[in-house]
Amino acid sequence: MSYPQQITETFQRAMSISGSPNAVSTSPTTQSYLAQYSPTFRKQAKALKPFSTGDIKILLLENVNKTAIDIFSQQGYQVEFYKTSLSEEELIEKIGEVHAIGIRSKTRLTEKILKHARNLVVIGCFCIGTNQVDLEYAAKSGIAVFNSPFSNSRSVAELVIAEVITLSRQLGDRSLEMHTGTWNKVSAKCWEIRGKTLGIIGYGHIGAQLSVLAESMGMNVIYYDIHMIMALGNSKQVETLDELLQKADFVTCHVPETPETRNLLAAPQFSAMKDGAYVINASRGTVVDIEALVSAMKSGKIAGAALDVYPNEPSKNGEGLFNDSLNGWASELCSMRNVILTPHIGGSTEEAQSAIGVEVGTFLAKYINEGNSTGAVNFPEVQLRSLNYDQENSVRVLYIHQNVPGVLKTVNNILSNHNIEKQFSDSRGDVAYLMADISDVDLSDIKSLYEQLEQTPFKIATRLLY
Ligand SMILES: NC(=O)C1=CN([C@@H]2O[C@H](COP(=O)(O)OP(=O)(O)OC[C@H]3O[C@@H](n4cnc5c(N)ncnc54)[C@H](O)[C@@H]3O)[C@@H](O)[C@H]2O)C=CC1
Ligand SMILES: O=C(O)C(=O)COP(=O)(O)O
Repeated sequence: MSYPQQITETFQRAMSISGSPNAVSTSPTTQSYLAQYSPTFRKQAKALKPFSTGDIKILLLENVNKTAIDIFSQQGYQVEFYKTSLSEEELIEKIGEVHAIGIRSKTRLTEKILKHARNLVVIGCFCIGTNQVDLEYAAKSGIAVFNSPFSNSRSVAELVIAEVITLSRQLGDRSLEMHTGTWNKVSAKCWEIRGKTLGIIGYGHIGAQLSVLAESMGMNVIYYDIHMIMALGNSKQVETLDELLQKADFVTCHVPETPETRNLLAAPQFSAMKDGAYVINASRGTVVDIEALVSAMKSGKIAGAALDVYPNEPSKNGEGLFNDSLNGWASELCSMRNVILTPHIGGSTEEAQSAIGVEVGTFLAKYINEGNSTGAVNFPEVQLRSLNYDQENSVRVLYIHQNVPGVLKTVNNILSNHNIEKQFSDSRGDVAYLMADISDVDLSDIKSLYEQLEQTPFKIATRLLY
């Protein structure tokens, strides 16, 4: 059974109790009420106003796939959708209102922006990278972050394979020449890729997938990673980046954006490479020093390059990246031969985007509706089987707190007037998350239960689902 069905079923079950089983696709209300730590929700909790899924507001940016919108609409959430990213000012204005936000690689959710997120419960990165979000600040503010760890890996790997051949055969230049009416039949410095060495920096989901594809076309594969990773096929891990640079005909980057990967390939690394090597970057724009790359290509050291990512990417289609005031290297890079430039499309396939929409959409809905944080990238992963809605007077307690001694004693003391049916708690760094299903809770006790939990000194956020 796929996740979305499970979620829908949970809601159908909840709704059949409230007597409106067909309301799923129109305006579902659920038996669950949700008391939140945000001012708006806190007000609702104090008034014990029934919570409806229709109250959940979700802001989706950067053309997140329709599969996600369908999941959220099925839940009855209010979805505000934008094809583009938003400016910092616009984000600050909008983020205060919403309970969930969905972004891709462009939107930066910094501490400055997240400080205004008074209702935000969860962030969905509908992509692999999470470098655009201040993960630590989010966790300390009780905001869980989810991503899609591998739904677009294959798409990136296939793009890189295409680029290896395109660079090796100078296909970009030949095609451009033909478009401008020039027949230029050459074989000089055009090579087969069979028997050549592909050097992969970062042998994670994408690097490993790429390794298999490249070997199947007769390439030798070597890789460098900060961790020891099992070699697939006949590929070999090398001990140093330098060793990889000295041996590879093609060098391709598949590392995350971190302080250590900033300018991982810069002037010294280009000089260490073989004469006539090729460079590919479909990871993050900060990983390759483009100015140094331009110099290495001008000198003939590097025979070609394919770039999919850049330090300052435009927020919407139609905007120019290649503007010298924004990027000093822009016009020189554009005028170079055997350079393939793509607008961050590594993960942009129908297959990847629709799978990401389902995957991250489901993570978000499960977290909002059930508190299930399995798969979160910044948060303790906690899950309990579904709350038993058939059991009267059951409440699910979601309590995010500082990871300090004495919390369980205090919290269980508060819960001890009721029957604790099940409980699970975990921590990650400074943040811990406790989930408990309790029964024998009178509706009239809920407000006091919520307030007692809220008043504990280590509380970050409290939600009650019932
Ligand atoms: N162009 C595009 O559209 C896309 C770009 N990406 C980028 O690709 C990156 C890699 O993606 P995955 O393979 O899924 O990530 P992953 O997390 O599965 O693998 C990354 C690998 O890099 C290694 N690594 C980290 N720091 C390193 C360093 N300093 N030197 C050498 N190795 C290092 C890690 O140990 C890991 O094995 C993502 O973080 C994202 O930024 C991902 C998807 C699409
Ligand atoms: O998945 C990633 O990390 C990517 O870089 C793809 O980003 P995008 O969804 O195309 O903005």
